[in-house]
Amino acid sequence: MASPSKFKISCIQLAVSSDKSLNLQNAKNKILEASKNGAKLVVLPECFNSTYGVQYFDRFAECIPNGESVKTLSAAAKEANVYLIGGSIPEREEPSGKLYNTCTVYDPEGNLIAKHRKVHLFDIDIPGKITFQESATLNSGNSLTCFDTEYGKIGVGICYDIRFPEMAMIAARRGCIAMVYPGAFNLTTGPLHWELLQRARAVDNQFYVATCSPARDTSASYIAWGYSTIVDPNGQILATTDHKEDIIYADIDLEHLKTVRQSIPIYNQRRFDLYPNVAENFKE
Ligand SMILES: O=C(O)CCC(=O)C(=O)O
Repeated sequence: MASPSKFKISCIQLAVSSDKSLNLQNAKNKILEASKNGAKLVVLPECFNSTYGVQYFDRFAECIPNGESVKTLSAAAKEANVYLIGGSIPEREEPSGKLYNTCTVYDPEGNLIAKHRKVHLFDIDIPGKITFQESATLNSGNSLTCFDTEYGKIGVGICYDIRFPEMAMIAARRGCIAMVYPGAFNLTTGPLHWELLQRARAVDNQFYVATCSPARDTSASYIAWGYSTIVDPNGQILATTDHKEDIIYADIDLEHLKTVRQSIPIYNQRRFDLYPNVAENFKE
């Protein structure tokens, strides 16, 4: 059977609390709701199962695949019959005990088909606004991630990873039709860069970009921006929301992607002879 040329993606902007069981149950209900509304690929937010913050990662961390979050997500993907990009959870690696910010991905049979450990840790210091140092407790992943579906390849990054265009570009050159980022920007960098980065990655690579944030909780120590968004290969916003709990939907249309790439053919016009290896070019 020919691959379908269009399918629905959905991002669940989940209200996340400090009660893990409640978060998992809420996520499962919303995954089933998105599926009933036609979604074939469902995305959860960064740190969807627990409170986000360096002081919380250890307390909430689980092993993969032997933790309760993986069990719940696998069952939810199967029951909903969807591909599921399971946001991220704090992961404890055994026996090293090292912690990671990790996204797990499931196929519609509930098989765990990919795992992305956040590659670029969120270490920033904007004086008077926000200081955050994920590397105080987390380790960074060492590989780039994409997975196959019958619709096409999908790339995955987590939040701060979106600031690194090289990662998205490699995904595009590997044939990805979309890059998906569970993420939780904040009240400083959200209004500054959240939408801009998504549209930039989409236009750079002429593919779809989707982001999925937790809903905003003003009583949390880290307040998420919200505004989960889906962008098309022209950089146009197909779906977005505000800061409250919500589910957004859009079609990923492979004919549209082809048309955009044919109309402005930068994909085939790159001068790799001039920039074969960007890092090498910095060496004098
Ligand atoms: O890049 C930013 O401004 C925010 C990143 C972030 O919140 C994260 O990586 O968790």
